[in-house]
Amino acid sequence: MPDRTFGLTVKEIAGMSDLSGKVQTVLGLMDPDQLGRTMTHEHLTMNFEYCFVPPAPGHEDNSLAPFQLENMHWLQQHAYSHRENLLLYQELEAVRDELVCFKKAGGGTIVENTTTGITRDLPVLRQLAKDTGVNIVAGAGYYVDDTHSDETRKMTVEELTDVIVTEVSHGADGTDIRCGVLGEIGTGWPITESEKKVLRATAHAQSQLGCPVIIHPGRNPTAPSEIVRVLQEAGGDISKTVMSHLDRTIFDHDELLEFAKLGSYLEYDLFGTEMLDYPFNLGIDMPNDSQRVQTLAFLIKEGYEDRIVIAHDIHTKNRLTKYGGHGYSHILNNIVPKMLSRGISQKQVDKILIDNPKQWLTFK
Ligand SMILES: CCC(=O)NCCS(=O)(=O)O
Repeated sequence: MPDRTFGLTVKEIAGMSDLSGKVQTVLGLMDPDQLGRTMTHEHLTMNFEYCFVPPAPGHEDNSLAPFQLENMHWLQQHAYSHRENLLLYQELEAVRDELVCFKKAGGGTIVENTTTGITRDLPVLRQLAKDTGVNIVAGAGYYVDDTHSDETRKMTVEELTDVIVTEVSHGADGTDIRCGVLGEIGTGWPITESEKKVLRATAHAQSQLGCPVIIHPGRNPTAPSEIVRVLQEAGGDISKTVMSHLDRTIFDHDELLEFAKLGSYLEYDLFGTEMLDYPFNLGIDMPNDSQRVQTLAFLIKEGYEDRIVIAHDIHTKNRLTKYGGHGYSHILNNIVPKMLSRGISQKQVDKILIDNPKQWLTFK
């Protein structure tokens, strides 16, 4: 056996089995039974400026307007056409207050999906976890191609694997703070060569570490299954992989069931999002929360209650309660009662919010 694999010693790789049966938060390893209700896809600090969409003619004034009541509905409908709205990292006090409310509402854990490319800030995540008592699991790896640096694009799959494994086993971004999940790993549609390399590296890292993976698919109904194919060919464990953003990706129920058969977790993570025109694909009608709950009920009826996870994927300022948004507690305060009123049992709700995230986040 060689002394080093992808830059790591055999001992280091062997040492990774210390993670087995545990969940890795920004404050260290945890017993999975301590996680509680878990939002599997959120952002607490990030920069989404690269996604700025120039305002439509006639909307220029709204695009520059301050965060005042008069402009909040416009911001909800056009969240990506207001530069300052994309700078979530500026709202740490508001996010801290919201996490305290999340805990009071019965929340336990947040998976923070910010990866390289959209300004991950691990020291801030660690401080937020200390200040609020909410468990925070940080994400390793890379976001979509548009955010890859020239250096990232030039890296081999082995070099990318090495970086990702190090982010979990030793710490990321020059810190000793360790990530506990790979993702959100970003892909567009079609998937680019650089994104395919990252997917393969993710699969290699996952097979070394036995860790959870979470994927951001491109906005096309065939994207999720194509991603699963690439991951599987590279040795990834689809049963420990979450496919995010299904609410804006697969609409046809037969296509959804075909995808569900592939065995990943099925994530509905845009709860709270309401917009008429989805600017990243104008052909898509973004569902509302009632429709999201209907889809959850459909998947449960079809036997997939063990594979569903949910979240809000907050990534813009207007969605914070400080600005009249729904905040990180919307699912606990409003969506759970709606689920119960639509025939989803408390046991099934607990599976979705507690048991499934726990299974997913626990290292093999
Ligand atoms: C960084 C947050 C993110 O990627 N969210 C997904 C937004 S969308 O693709 O569903 O519009």
